[in-house]
Amino acid sequence: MKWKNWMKLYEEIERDFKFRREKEIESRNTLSKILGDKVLSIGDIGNLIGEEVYVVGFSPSLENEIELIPDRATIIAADDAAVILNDLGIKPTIVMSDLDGDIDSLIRIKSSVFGIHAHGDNIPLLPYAEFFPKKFGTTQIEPLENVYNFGGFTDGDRCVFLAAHFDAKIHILGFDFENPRIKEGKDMIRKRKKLRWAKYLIHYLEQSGAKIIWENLNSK
Ligand SMILES: Nc1ncnc2c1ncn2[C@@H]1O[C@H](COP(=O)(O)OP(=O)(O)OP(=O)(O)O)[C@@H](O)[C@H]1O
Ligand SMILES: Nc1nc2c(c(=O)[nH]1)N=C(CO)CN2
Ligand SMILES: [Mg+2]
Repeated sequence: MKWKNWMKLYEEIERDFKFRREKEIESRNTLSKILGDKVLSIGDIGNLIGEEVYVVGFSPSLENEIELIPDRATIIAADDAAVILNDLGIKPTIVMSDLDGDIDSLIRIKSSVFGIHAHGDNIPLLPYAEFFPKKFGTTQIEPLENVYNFGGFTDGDRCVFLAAHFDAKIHILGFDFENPRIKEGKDMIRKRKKLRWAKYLIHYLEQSGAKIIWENLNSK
């Protein structure tokens, strides 16, 4: 999605969560300085994605759905879903992360490209970006030369927006909008609210013509 179209959706999210635009700008600019010119180009990312991808979210039932991923699939994983895959010997092609997960385990996944997201509430985590050898930046506001905006809000729906930007056919698994899997220190009510947005955004993309295949129909 073009970032100007995304901004209409983002302004609703921003109002809903009372995010402050100044913090978003500070975060995006901080990430941009950390990344410098050590980022993949948008063309490189498109080549990695190709025509068909498997987007993998971090639902509680993820472990039971992994068998749905064929061998040699191109995989875009949402944050700690990548750790679960990697522990099983499955290498994600791209990982979308706001760096709020199991950083030590993520850093060990050397073969993946990391799409590192800057937002108003993860500024102290952004220096970890240095530890990922293959990466690019993302923002939810106006993009910069090295910090892109393909649309999307949570790590999971940002994976889907990324693939849809390149018009790929998108298989979705490891998503469950009703049963949050929450990491230590996170607030359940806020997580549920984020998952409601993730559901809305993915359905919005689907209704706009994105080629989406729900591998676990219960999750839809
Ligand atoms: N049931 C689920 N529980 C948790 N995440 C899910 C679920 N189903 C799908 N997902 C996707 O997996 C992603 C996992 O990423 P992560 O746990 O880092 O969350 P996040 O986007 O950083 O939000 P938060 O600030 O709540 O941690 C989520 O962004 C979400 O889109
Ligand atoms: N400002 C702000 N932006 C976000 C936040 C958050 O907690 N705060 N969480 C997200 C989930 O990946 C995505 N974007
Ligand atoms: Mg995250």
